[in-house]
Amino acid sequence: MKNIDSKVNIVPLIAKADAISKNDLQKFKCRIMSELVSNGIQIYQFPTDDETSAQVNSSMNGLLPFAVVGSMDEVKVGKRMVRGRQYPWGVLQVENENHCDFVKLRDMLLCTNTEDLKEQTHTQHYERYRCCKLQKMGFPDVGPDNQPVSFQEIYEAKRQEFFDQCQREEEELKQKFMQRVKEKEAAFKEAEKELQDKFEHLKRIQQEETMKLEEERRQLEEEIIDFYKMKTASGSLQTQVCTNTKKDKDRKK
Ligand SMILES: Nc1nc2c(ncn2[C@@H]2O[C@H](COP(=O)(O)OP(=O)(O)OP(=O)(O)O)[C@@H](O)[C@H]2O)c(=O)[nH]1
Repeated sequence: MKNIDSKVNIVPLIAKADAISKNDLQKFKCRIMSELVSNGIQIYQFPTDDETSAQVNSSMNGLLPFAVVGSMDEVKVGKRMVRGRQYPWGVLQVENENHCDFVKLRDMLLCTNTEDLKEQTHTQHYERYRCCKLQKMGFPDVGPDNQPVSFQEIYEAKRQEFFDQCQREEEELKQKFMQRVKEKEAAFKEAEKELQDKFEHLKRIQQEETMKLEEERRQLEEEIIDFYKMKTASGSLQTQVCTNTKKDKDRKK
């Protein structure tokens, strides 16, 4: 109840009022009202500021909470069919004001105070909800000096603030983006330089290897030429030796 008393009009009721004796009912009503007061629960009070309904409403306020009896059945009383509850000891008539407060409740809600209930809902509950919502959104009804403030002015100020914030965030994002681009560019340049150095290094090694191989080839070619020279010399020496040997043999003969 505490959670809803600022949102709706609360009209307290005692249901199944036929299950309690008249004396106990009065005590029960008093206990409920004192508990509502001690718990700080705001219930709907029938208005007493309108002359036409002041008297009836103030007496109805004294009857709260209304004790009602409900029934889905129609029971015969005399020649009439009435809504009520049939007991072995008699009939409880829902719409009999001596039996329960149902008629009073119905009249209070649907006839006498319908407009006031609507007005209370609008001026108290809806207004509280509206103020609360607007305050949460940053639109107070009054300024720090307790003077009413223009909704339009606050709206414009908020709009401008929001626009400025968007601009700031956009600028921050741009800066961040530029920074990231610069960082990436530097990283790419660094990687490119590393690759270039590696390439140069490999190229140097390859040139050195080529030069080494060239040297070895040149040496081999020289060796081959020397070899052929030696071979030719040894061939002519051998021929010389053979000729001399034959001459010696011929002389001996
Ligand atoms: N003695 C007595 N019994 C009642 C009264 N009103 C309802 N009952 C009985 O209580 C039971 C529940 O009644 P419902 O009308 O279904 O009550 P409800 O509050 O709609 O209950 P839910 O549908 O469970 O929310 C039924 O057996 C009714 O006959 C009453 O005023 N006096």
